[in-house]
Amino acid sequence: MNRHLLSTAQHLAQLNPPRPDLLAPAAQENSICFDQLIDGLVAQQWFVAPNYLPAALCADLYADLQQLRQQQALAPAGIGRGQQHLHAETVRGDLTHWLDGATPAQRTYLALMRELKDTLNRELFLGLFEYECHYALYPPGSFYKKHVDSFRGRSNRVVTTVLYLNANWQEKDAGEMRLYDPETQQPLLDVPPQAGTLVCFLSEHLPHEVLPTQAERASIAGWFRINNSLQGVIDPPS
Ligand SMILES: O=C(O)CCC(=O)C(=O)O
Ligand SMILES: [Fe+2]
Repeated sequence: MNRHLLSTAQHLAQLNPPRPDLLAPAAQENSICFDQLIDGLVAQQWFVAPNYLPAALCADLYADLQQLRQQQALAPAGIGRGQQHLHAETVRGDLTHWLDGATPAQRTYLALMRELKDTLNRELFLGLFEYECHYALYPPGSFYKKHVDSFRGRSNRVVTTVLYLNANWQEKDAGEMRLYDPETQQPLLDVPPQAGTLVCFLSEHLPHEVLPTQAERASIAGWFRINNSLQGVIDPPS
């Protein structure tokens, strides 16, 4: 990704400034500046920022997730897709639910991620096509072993996001996300899953894991994807 290539896009963006009046009202209220995030991705392939999303939105999303749990709408996560889709408690122990915009909190979050997708495409020419994301609830004792977020032989997931929803996370609760250096495979940093913290990285490049959590741990994991069906491969549903 070469920022020198960006000047034309930036120039065009100045000629055609975004129309805030055309954005969903929720996105306007919660609008955030993605400059640091873009710089982080360009410089080091990852970005981590505490308090990146408003506490009120995180609280609404957390309440939404708890409602889904009460409705028994969370299911054990699998790994892989299609025929290779496996339930794998030895690899990961979270319960998930894909966001579909069913509630105002979900719509607000999805609108923000749409803004981020447009920004990534405008600034970095990533050609991102869509965003998919799920709530994830890790019960005490669960984890997600070290992995990268792309399926074997497929690279449709380009940028990963993780937003944490746990107000007042304590050090004793553990459950950090550990990012690894893709070259040396040494740990880079541990991110506590405190509400409002956003993590963003290049999906294929950065190995990461969820260390065993001592407390229930809530998050939204998401992926900006390119459209594989444009490359002659039919993209199966999740
Ligand atoms: O919740 C996290 O910190 C990371 C989750 C993750 O790696 C994934 O769902 O692929
Ligand atoms: Fe992951």
